[in-house]
Amino acid sequence: MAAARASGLVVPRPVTFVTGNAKKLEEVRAILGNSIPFQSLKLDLPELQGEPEDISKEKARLASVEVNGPVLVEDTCLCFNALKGLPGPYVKWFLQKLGHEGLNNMLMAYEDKSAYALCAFSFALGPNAEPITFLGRTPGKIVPPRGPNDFGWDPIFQPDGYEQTYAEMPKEEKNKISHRSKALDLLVISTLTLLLQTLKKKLLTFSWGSTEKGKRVGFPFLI
Ligand SMILES: O=P(O)(O)OP(=O)(O)OP(=O)(O)OC[C@H]1O[C@@H](n2cnc3c(O)ncnc32)[C@H](O)[C@@H]1O
Ligand SMILES: [Mg+2]
Repeated sequence: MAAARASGLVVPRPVTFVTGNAKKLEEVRAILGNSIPFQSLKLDLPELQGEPEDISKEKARLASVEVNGPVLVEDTCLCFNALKGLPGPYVKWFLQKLGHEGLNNMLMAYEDKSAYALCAFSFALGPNAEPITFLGRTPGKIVPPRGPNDFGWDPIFQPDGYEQTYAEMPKEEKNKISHRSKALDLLVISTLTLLLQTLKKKLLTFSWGSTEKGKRVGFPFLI
């Protein structure tokens, strides 16, 4: 990521994506390609309890203190509508203790099996900067496990409009529609916007700098 928030600052150091999850990192690399350069750091940070956005922001604050520089972190939730959004950010622990079958059993008493996958990326410029968050959400339903069991709850989540679970889909297909790719799309758009703003500011300065007898010259169409 090359630009930071409204200040129009250019990030002086590469952004570090802090995660303890190798599969997340693999997907983020596949989705971002070369669009935003970043390095990664394997660190399982303590996570606050609460709403997904707050958990993600707090994670970014902790990560930027650890790294002492610009960081990107991500928190993923699996939210059951019948349970008013739970297990949500706590899905990691539910999955570890109950497995795919247990997660299905939690919905046994309900007709409504609908759910959504939610991803919250937070970017912080440094230890003292307020993190900015980007949310991506994909609706679907909870089903008995189908497909390879190599990433979290992928085998039990079937996105709306698809006959396959996340686990059964080719990776490229999941990465086109996933909660993660939607959040990263917003992050890329926001970064590009900030880059353009920075560029515009520079052109404005150049334009003012090249005034002649009070007349502004330069690139008015870009200002
Ligand atoms: O270090 P961090 O980035 O926090 O990695 P983590 O594995 O602890 O991840 P979370 O705290 O976000 O917990 C989310 C849980 O959901 C799982 N998960 C995350 N993204 C997923 C995806 O796209 N498909 C299936 N499971 C996913 C992940 O393996 C965890 O069990
Ligand atoms: Mg975690």
